[in-house]
Amino acid sequence: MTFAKILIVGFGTMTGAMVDGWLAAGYAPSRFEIYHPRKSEVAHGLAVHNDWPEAHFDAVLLGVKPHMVDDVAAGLEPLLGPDTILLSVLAGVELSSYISRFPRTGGIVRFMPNLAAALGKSPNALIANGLSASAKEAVTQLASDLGTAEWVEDESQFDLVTALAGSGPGFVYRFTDALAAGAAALGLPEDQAQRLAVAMVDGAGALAAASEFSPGELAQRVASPGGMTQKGLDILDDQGALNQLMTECLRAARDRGAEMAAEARE
Ligand SMILES: NC(=O)C1=CN([C@@H]2O[C@H](COP(=O)(O)OP(=O)(O)OC[C@H]3O[C@@H](n4cnc5c(N)ncnc54)[C@H](OP(=O)(O)O)[C@@H]3O)[C@@H](O)[C@H]2O)C=CC1
Ligand SMILES: O=C(O)[C@@H]1CCC=N1
Repeated sequence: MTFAKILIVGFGTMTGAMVDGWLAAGYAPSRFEIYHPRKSEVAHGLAVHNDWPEAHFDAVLLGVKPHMVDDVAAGLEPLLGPDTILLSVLAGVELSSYISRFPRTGGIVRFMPNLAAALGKSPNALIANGLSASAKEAVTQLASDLGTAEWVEDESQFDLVTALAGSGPGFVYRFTDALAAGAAALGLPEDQAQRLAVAMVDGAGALAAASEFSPGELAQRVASPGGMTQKGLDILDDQGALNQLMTECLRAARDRGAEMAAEARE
């Protein structure tokens, strides 16, 4: 099966990046329609409904903020019959929260991308309830067209996966910004520091993705014994400072997911 018609409820930063990615992958814009109670025009000239449509959609892509799920649930339920799949990018909100609100739907997928979906470079974490084998294949294709499809077996790990792969770009951007700020503090012009930091992260990420070596091994390959890099790594590694910081960063993000899940439970 393919999802020939997808209604997007919550066409914002994240689902906008997904549509950018799908259109770049060759999907026809006519596959996507938007529900928004107030907007009359959206990006790419996609069709917009200000009232809940009555037509059939193969899938509904939900992309509102997690605390807004009940703002749209009543209007959405009639659309989610047995021939329609719900795809949700909402952080935290669990499958059971959708099952209770949309009991008739043909399947529910938590689909966790990141903003690099716009470039076809998002890792996409997936977990589902009630999907047929052919629908699962179609969802895998949708995800693969935005980067990679990563099915997660255990929903208790989904918030951690979200923290790593969904929030992750935010952490990388903060790290990149801190590198540039550090170089500026040490005397480099700010704009030059930022250009160099961004280009460096771009190349380092591409190399890590293409390399046979793990990131840990690559760090060692950069660091000549007794050279400059090792001196810098010694600061990051002192008493496991960076590892500890990253663990706490992911723990805090993951635990916020659990709080949002609790807020969405009925
Ligand atoms: N940003 C990211 O990197 C990621 C976000 N997510 C998830 O994506 C979801 C959206 O986040 P994000 O895209 O950043 O937020 P945005 O605020 O950009 O997107 C939410 C969209 O929903 C629209 N909206 C609000 N109310 C309604 C309504 N009643 N009916 C239809 N549409 C409505 C908003 O329109 P308006 O502006 O007019 O209010 C807005 O366009 C969240 O649940 C988040 O957890 C997941 C992974 C990564
Ligand atoms: O910050 C958030 O809650 C969402 C989840 C992943 C990225 N943004």
